[in-house]
Order: sequence, then C-alpha cells, then structure tokens
Amino acid sequence: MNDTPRFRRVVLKASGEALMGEQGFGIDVSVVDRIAADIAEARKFGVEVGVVIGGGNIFRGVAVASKGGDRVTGDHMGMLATVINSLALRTSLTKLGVDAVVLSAIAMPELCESFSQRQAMAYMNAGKVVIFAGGTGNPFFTTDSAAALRAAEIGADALFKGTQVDGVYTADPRREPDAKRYERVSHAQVIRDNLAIMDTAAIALARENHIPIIVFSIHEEGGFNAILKGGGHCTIVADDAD
Ligand SMILES: Nc1ncnc2c1ncn2[C@@H]1O[C@H](COP(=O)(O)OP(=O)(O)OP(=O)(O)O)[C@@H](O)[C@H]1O
Ligand SMILES: O=c1ccn([C@@H]2O[C@H](COP(=O)(O)O)[C@@H](O)[C@H]2O)c(=O)[nH]1
Repeated sequence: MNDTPRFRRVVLKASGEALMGEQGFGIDVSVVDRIAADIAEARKFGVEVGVVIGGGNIFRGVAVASKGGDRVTGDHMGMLATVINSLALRTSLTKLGVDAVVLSAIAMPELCESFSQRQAMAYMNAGKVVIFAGGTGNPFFTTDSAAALRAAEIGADALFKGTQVDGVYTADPRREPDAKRYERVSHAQVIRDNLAIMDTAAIALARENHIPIIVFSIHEEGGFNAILKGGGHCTIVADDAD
C-alpha cells in the first residue's frame, strides 16, 4: 500500500442502482452513508474527488420508450433522478463534515448551483467534493458519458466506475457466470469486443482524453480507497493495455 495516492484528482461514477440496497426502488440511506464515508476517507488521503451518480434506482428514460412513451421526456425524468441522488449524497457527506457541493447540468437554482467548468474547477481546487448532477443535461446520454465528460473537463487523472460487478469481464458476469475478469484491458478492446460495462460514448471520450477507467464493485466497503492506495480489486481500462 502506498503512502501517497495513486491519483491526485478523480471522478467517481457511483451506480444509481446500487443506492436502492435491498429495496426494489429508491434510496437506502445506509448505502449512501457508506459511499459518503469512502469519499470522506479519500479526501483525508488527499485525493480530490468529483462524483457522478446514476439514476437507475429511480428512473431510466428507456423504461418510458419501451412502453411507447416519449424518450426525451423519459430522459428528462432520468436526469432529475440523478439530482435526487446527488442531493442525498451531499446530505450524507455534510453529516460527515465533508464540504460538498452539487452542480447541476440543468438549472434549478432553488435546489443547487448550475454546472460550469470554471466553477467546478474553483471548487475542486478549494478541496470541496463536487457532485455533478443532471447527467450531461441532454437526452440520449447516460451518466457514464456525463462522468467521462466531467472527468475530461476537470482534468481528472482517472475515472472510477463503482458498479454492481468487480471489473470488466469477457461477457456480462451477471448473465454468464463463466465469464473471465480482465486485470487490464484497453479502451479499444472494450469498444471492439462490445464489453458492455459502460456505453461506447463514455469509453471513447475517456480514450481520446487518455483517462484510465477503474472498474470496481461499489458494494465492497473500502474498495475505492484500497485502489487509491495502490491495491484493491478492479479492472484497469487503459491505453497502455493495447
Ligand atoms: N463485459 C462486461 N463486464 C462487466 N459487466 C458487464 C459487462 N457487460 C455488461 N455488464 C453489466 O454492466 C453493468 C453495469 O451497467 P450500468 O452502468 O448500467 O449499471 P450501474 O453501474 O449500476 O449504473 P447506473 O445504475 O448508475 O446506471 C454491470 O452490473 C454488469 O452486469
Ligand atoms: O446525460 C444524461 C444522463 C442521464 N440521462 C437519463 O437519466 C437516466 C439515468 O442515468 P443512468 O446513467 O442510466 O443511471 C438515463 O437512463 C437517461 O434516461 C440522460 O438522458 N442524459
């Protein structure tokens, strides 16, 4: 384990679906508190942290489209779901004494500040945890793409994808139990082999900006910090794995 962090500035993409815990829907506050505690520890270790949370625990636009509804409205609902999750995380971080701010891609000044790259940089440089809400602000995208976009905008050294599985596999391990996990894999191979851990737009954006993606289980307590300290259990998606 290292005394100095492996990365100086990171974006953590936290699974929205994970926030519902054992419930079928919504937010289990104990899960949000646990993720907040991991972020607090990373800050104590000296890592600057930006966060994007998904909305899968509340709403995904495709759910509307699949029932014949309007996809764009569905996506608007999904983006609002990410704002709800972001406010929940800010609450948990504040309880722990961590200075955190929510910047939304969709203006809702009564609830939180609006995103601008300049303001995000100012807050990151001041040591605040910046929670990027509202996805990209555009329909037909996902919070994975938002996370890659914000990582590029704030000059992050890595994008951490905290998800339901502990890495990138040869196939979806939740469907194919015999799938093999990669220790390292290139962005190009993830795209070429259609390894659907993230959407292609997100992988391509990270690749163009030379941002490694660290895929790990958001359910593993302390997993985020173990990786920041040089150990941990994850798959590293990086150019040098080509
Ligand atoms: N090749 C693969 N390797 C690993 N996981 C894969 C692969 N292909 C598909 N998956 C699936 O992708 C899922 C991650 O997808 P997704 O980003 O939609 O979920 P999430 O992290 O829970 O995000 P959110 O709920 O915020 O949308 C994993 O839980 C896994 O089941
Ligand atoms: O830039 C974005 C980000 C998200 N959405 C919508 O929100 C939901 C929830 O996000 P997940 O990444 O699936 O957790 C997503 O399904 C979209 O409907 C969006 O439109 N634009």
